[in-house]
Amino acid sequence: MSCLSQLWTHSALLRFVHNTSETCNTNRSDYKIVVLGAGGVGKSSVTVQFVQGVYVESYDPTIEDSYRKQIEVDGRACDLEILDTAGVAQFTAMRELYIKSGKGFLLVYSVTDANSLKELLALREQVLRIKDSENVPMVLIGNKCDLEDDRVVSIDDGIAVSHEWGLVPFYETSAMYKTNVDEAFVDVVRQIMRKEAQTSLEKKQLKEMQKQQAAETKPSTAAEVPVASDTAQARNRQQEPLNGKDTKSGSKCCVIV
Ligand SMILES: Nc1nc2c(ncn2[C@@H]2O[C@H](COP(=O)(O)OP(=O)(O)OP(=O)(O)O)[C@@H](O)[C@H]2O)c(=O)[nH]1
Repeated sequence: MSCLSQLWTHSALLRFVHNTSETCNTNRSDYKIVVLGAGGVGKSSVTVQFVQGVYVESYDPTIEDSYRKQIEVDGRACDLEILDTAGVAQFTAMRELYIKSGKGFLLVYSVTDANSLKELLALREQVLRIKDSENVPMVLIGNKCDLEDDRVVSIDDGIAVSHEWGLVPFYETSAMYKTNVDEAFVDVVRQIMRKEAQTSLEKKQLKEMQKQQAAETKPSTAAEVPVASDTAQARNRQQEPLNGKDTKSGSKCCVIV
């Protein structure tokens, strides 16, 4: 890799890794999306088609490029930051870093290249390992679906992988004709939104539970030990959740799926 290439790689990556939502307009939400896949499957073409609405005919192996785009999803303004990554092995040293920073992932293979789908299996494992979660916003993309004569991966093959991955949303796309390109990006943004809403709800519930627990442990201090009749009431109070009568506290323990 030339010095100039390395410099460009690092500047795109550093922008992606270090830009945080705190630096953005607070009315907007920041979404870091990483496009992953083998070399030549069309990651740059899909990304550039989504961001700029143009199709790139020439093939110039990507080192790492980052793009910004503002879109509205379900009435909410979103600042997307998209990292188009290198498919070629020699450029993948920084992968761990950007996977850590990414909130959503597009895993792209080409329907004309069976190996590119196989390569995604290891890539997905790497994403789940680095994110330390099975619940990572992600879509599976089978690109170049316009090349029907060269197709070696069927729609059913793609569907089977989506099932194996726990029903990860699956799109066949054509960067050339902009088929399903916007849909795939919007899907991953929606997944990020849902995950963030779920995380903030869980945080809120945890806070409420901690507040409640603190309030419940408070009477045990010497000055506040309840008198006889109060002790019975306190005992009843403690038993109520076990009997399932305290619906208020029970609701705070609900599990969000
Ligand atoms: N027919 C057709 N060709 C495509 C499509 N998407 C990409 N290509 C072509 O495939 C070649 C590779 O596309 P790129 O977008 O550069 O692939 P990439 O995955 O970014 O490649 P790396 O940068 O090496 O990782 C280019 O010549 C594109 O014009 C598509 O949907 N249909």
